[in-house]
Amino acid sequence: MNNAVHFGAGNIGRGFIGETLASNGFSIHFVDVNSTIIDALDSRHEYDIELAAEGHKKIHVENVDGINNKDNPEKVVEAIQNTDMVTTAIGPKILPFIADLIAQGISARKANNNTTTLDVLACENMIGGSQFLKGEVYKHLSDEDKKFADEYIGFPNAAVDRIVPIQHHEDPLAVSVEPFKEWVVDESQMKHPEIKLDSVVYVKDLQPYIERKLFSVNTGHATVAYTGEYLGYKTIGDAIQDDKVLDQVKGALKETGDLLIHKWNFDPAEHKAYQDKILSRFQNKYISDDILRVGRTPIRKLGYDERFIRPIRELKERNLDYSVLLDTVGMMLTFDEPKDSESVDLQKKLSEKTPKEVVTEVTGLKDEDLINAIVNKYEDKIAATEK
Ligand SMILES: NC(=O)C1=CN([C@@H]2O[C@H](COP(=O)(O)OP(=O)(O)OC[C@H]3O[C@@H](n4cnc5c(N)ncnc54)[C@H](O)[C@@H]3O)[C@@H](O)[C@H]2O)C=CC1
Ligand SMILES: O=P(O)(O)OC[C@H]1O[C@](O)(CO)[C@@H](O)[C@@H]1O
Repeated sequence: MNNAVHFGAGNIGRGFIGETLASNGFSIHFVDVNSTIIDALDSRHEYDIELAAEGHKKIHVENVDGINNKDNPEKVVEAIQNTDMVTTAIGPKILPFIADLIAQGISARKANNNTTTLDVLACENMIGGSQFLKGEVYKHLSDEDKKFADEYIGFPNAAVDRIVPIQHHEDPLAVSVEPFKEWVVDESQMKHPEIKLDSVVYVKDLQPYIERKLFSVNTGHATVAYTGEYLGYKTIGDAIQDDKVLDQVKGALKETGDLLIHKWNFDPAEHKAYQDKILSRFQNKYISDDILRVGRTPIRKLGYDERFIRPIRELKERNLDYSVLLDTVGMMLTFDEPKDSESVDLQKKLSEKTPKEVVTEVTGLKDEDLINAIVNKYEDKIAATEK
């Protein structure tokens, strides 16, 4: 039986990565700092996933255990020393904090002459996630260990798509997920291509897939969240029933669709079907998803290469329309959720500095016209709420 070490036993970790690894015959060491989840995994060695659809089909996952990396970092290193695959679903901002442990695991493989090749896959909503993690891991490796890693350890980028909302069950391991799932891996960056997972798609170039996913599912979902919050809704399900929200998300998807078709030659009819499927996923009546979750970490999502600013930049370069995306960014800047520390930070910045300073800082943009256009949108949105 193959084994995987998976960092992040949260929603996507248990609800997607765990399911896929287990159905491919892997045993899984889940690594997390949440002691409730880790203790439950380590005592029960199994959990159930429920599909959020008619029939509520159950999927049973077994051969799992849990390691708390805060309490037992040495166990994580030992697990990596002997594992066949490492995966993460922990959040882009957390990757730097687990890099040291992965580095120690790689050093231990070298010290033990374990020259079996290994792939480390970051399954996060970000472009180039595994390669970013590689950069963080390499900060902790000696020159000798870097040479070893260059030869034996791969960091193939990946895109994962399944909506897994925040869970509210008595059982801390239970997880309800939408039926749709898509996991795509960049085959050209793998060091151990002999291990291929059924139901995972391996491609020679991930870039079109990750951009299609991030600028459709994630831009779209975030548009529902920020428009919905601006109009006073609390859940994605309630927000998307409002035609103003539905029109906004359709408009945003039309713009990112134009970019994707122009840039990557996606077939327009197929892309329209892909978008329609996404809209129906947002409307899944069996899922209750909080706007707070989907809109979380707005500063990260306002980033230069993230789901709004990158398509806006690239549409502008191509003289294509980006007005709905720009309008959404205006609402995004008003996102005020006391439970989200980045939202609090964003609102604090906006109260202490000029909007132009904040927009320049958080988006990383240098294009003055674009910065001014975003500031104008934000000021329009604020003025409209004050009327
Ligand atoms: N939930 C979803 O629908 C999807 C999420 N993703 C991505 O998956 C990643 C995880 O998202 P979710 O599962 O929703 O979040 P989550 O919050 O449910 O899970 C993250 C887990 O990481 C753990 N964690 C945090 N800091 C840690 C540390 N230093 N060491 C070990 N564990 C740590 C948390 O305790 C938590 O269990 C994110 O990058 C997200 O963008 C991607 C596709 C879908
Ligand atoms: O905020 P993050 O970490 O990008 O993750 C939330 C996103 O994950 C998803 O649930 C699936 O990609 C999206 O629907 C949502 O936009």
